[in-house]
Amino acid sequence: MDKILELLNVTKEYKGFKLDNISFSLDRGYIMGLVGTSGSGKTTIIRLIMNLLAKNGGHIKLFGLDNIENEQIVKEKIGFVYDENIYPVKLPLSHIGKLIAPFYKTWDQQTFDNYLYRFDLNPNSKIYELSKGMKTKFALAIALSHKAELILMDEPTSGLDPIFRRELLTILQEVIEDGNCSVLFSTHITQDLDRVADFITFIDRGKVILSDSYIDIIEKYRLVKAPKDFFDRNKANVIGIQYGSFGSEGLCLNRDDLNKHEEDIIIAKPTIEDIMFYLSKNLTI
Ligand SMILES: Nc1ncnc2c1ncn2[C@@H]1O[C@H](COP(=O)(O)OP(=O)(O)OP(=O)(O)O)[C@@H](O)[C@H]1O
Repeated sequence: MDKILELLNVTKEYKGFKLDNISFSLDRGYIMGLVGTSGSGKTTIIRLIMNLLAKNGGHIKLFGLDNIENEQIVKEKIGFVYDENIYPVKLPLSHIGKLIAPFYKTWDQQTFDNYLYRFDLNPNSKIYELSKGMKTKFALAIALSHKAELILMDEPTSGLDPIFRRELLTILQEVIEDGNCSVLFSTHITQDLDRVADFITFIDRGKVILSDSYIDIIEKYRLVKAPKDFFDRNKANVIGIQYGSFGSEGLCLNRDDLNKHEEDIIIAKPTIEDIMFYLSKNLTI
């Protein structure tokens, strides 16, 4: 497999917070969602990848190259969508495109114009006239117009309405269609992951809890609704339980013996949100 991104034992320390030995990788042609509770370290990871922060240890490779030694080469191939606007607010969008073009050898003006049209962005509009969703689309149009091989986005869907969100996710799926580009985006919105993520990396309090394919993660667990004594008898398979007035629900490992269950038990595929909830609850205990 052609690795577009590799983090190996990456460490970053702040007073009161440590990003601890982070390792994961992303192959060419896939979408990875970086997910975790607030303050778990997602933005810090993205900033380390972009060398906007100095790490305390470990290695980061982009397209097989060290991200610091080859900073200029690798950044040419990255479309970075910031979590806030970085463009001059009073210039028309077409003008901003012209200012950015010389920074990229691979800039394609036709592609940029096409994306503005496709995203319903008027080339004469100014940034201050755009909604949050439109600003995100504009940042994405820039990222996609220099033939980026990795699109890196920090919470691109936060604050967007469901229609815009869905549209953005569809665009991301199209971006990876030809198999040449990958996408890494951080999010709190786990439904977005259910919709588009091929791989998921789940961070909790500075540690990688899971980094695997979406399908393998979903298939590893089952959500079980059952009387309390079921969980008592199946302790070895139970990741976490929640007791409610209507009975108990728990996340269990999807093992063969789980399916040889008694009546009164409902077994279903969990969502990513279910898995995150029970795994992080388990870590707190
Ligand atoms: N410049 C800084 N100095 C000190 N601590 C920092 C700094 N930047 C981030 N932190 C701390 O590092 C931790 C991780 O922050 P980070 O922004 O990476 O989390 P996050 O997962 O992106 O959170 P959110 O989902 O809320 O955006 C937090 O405890 C934060 O307070």
